[in-house]
Amino acid sequence: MPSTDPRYANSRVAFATAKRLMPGGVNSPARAFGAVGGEPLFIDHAEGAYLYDVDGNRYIDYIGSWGPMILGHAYPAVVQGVQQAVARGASFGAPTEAESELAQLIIEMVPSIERVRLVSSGTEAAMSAIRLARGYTGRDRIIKFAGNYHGHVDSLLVAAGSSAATLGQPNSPGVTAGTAADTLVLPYNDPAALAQAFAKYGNEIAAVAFEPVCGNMGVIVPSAEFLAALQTIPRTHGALLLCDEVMTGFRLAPGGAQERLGIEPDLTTLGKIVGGGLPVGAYGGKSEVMAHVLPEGPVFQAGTLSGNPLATAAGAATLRALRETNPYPRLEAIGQRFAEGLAAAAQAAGVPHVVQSIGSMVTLFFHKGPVRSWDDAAQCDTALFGRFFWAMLDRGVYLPCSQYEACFLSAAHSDADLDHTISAAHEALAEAVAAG
Ligand SMILES: Cc1ncc(COP(=O)(O)O)c(C=O)c1O
Ligand SMILES: N[C@H](C=O)CCC(=O)O
Repeated sequence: MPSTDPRYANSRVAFATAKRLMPGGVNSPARAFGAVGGEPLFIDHAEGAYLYDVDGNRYIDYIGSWGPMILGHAYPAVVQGVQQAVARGASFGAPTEAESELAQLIIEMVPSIERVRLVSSGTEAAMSAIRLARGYTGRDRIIKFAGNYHGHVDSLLVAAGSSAATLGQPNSPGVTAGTAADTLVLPYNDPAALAQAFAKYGNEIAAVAFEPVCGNMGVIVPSAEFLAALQTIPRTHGALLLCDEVMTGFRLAPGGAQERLGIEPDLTTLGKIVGGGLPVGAYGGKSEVMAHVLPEGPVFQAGTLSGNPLATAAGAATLRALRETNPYPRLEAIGQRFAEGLAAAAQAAGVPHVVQSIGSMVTLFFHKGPVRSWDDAAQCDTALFGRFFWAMLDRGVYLPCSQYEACFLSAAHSDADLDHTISAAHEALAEAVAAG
């Protein structure tokens, strides 16, 4: 934000305080606005499709807490579920029926999950699933794809997307060479590279972890050939297919990307929507594989707050509401309208661009052709993105603060919100181009 803009005065003060107390003033780098050249807004509260900052400004929100808020903020059934749960005690460290209720909903909704373990974040889900895959197969190596992000698990924080890519740290200091040595990084959407890796290391690979639709280098939908290779090659060599649905789960369909694209993974990780805005992650899959998790099997994984009553209440209320209200046809329609509106605005501004979207996940890339992999994404005009971001914020539209993220729409976005957003995009792009 401009350092003297009076509209953001309280956010500036709050950020100055936060920077003294926390590294970079934030608890996750994705929200620091570093890639768009400014300081973050501090949020006071949210309702429906809107965020309200500490200066009293209202924004149409296209982040939705980076995915979880598919129903909109402060959805009444979720608020009520959490209020009722906290009144009964915040945490017991003992089993509850609420955990089985959420597990049952997950198993009913996600096609490939026969049994599931609840954890507290997407990162924890990925870390646990990788350990399980290694324990189950007795192998060490894993495959991941450049620009995919699976949380900040050491072995997966290699060529990582999301804020790692945005802030130029795709390989973090602190990840030992030994840990990274067991991670093979391949280009996304490249079936030949997958075949070559298995030809060379086939009997050493425990799992292939992948985003079934990328959101963490912007939205990239995999090609049919790549999906077919993922579903055949690892299995032929006895490796597990680990589908990271932390972002896509319950968003692209009730059963996530795997339902929508016909993927049959061995293991799936979940996060975000499964917790309805509270900290929940989950990993699950075939019964035979899940039976290797302690205390049924030998692979260790635990958590003081795993299956926490408040978090499971928020998650179960969210999944129940998704089943009861079926927002998916509307999310499809508004996602398409949003994508077409952004494309028209970029066309009118005369900038090289491509809009890639699926359902309620959309990215406007400032790149002249299709973006299929990190090599393509890395060529985007990120400076133009930064100017566009601020020009949209000035018009009351809160986009993800990086070219390498997805915009998320929610069931709370109205037609009027979309009208405003699209006309703002026309003005903002003209301004961003003129300022370039
Ligand atoms: C695909 C994917 N996997 C894993 C994660 C990690 O989840 P969390 O941030 O809850 O640890 C994220 C998001 O951060 C994600 O988008
Ligand atoms: N892209 C990330 C998750 O999907 C953004 C959230 C975060 O890391 O804070």
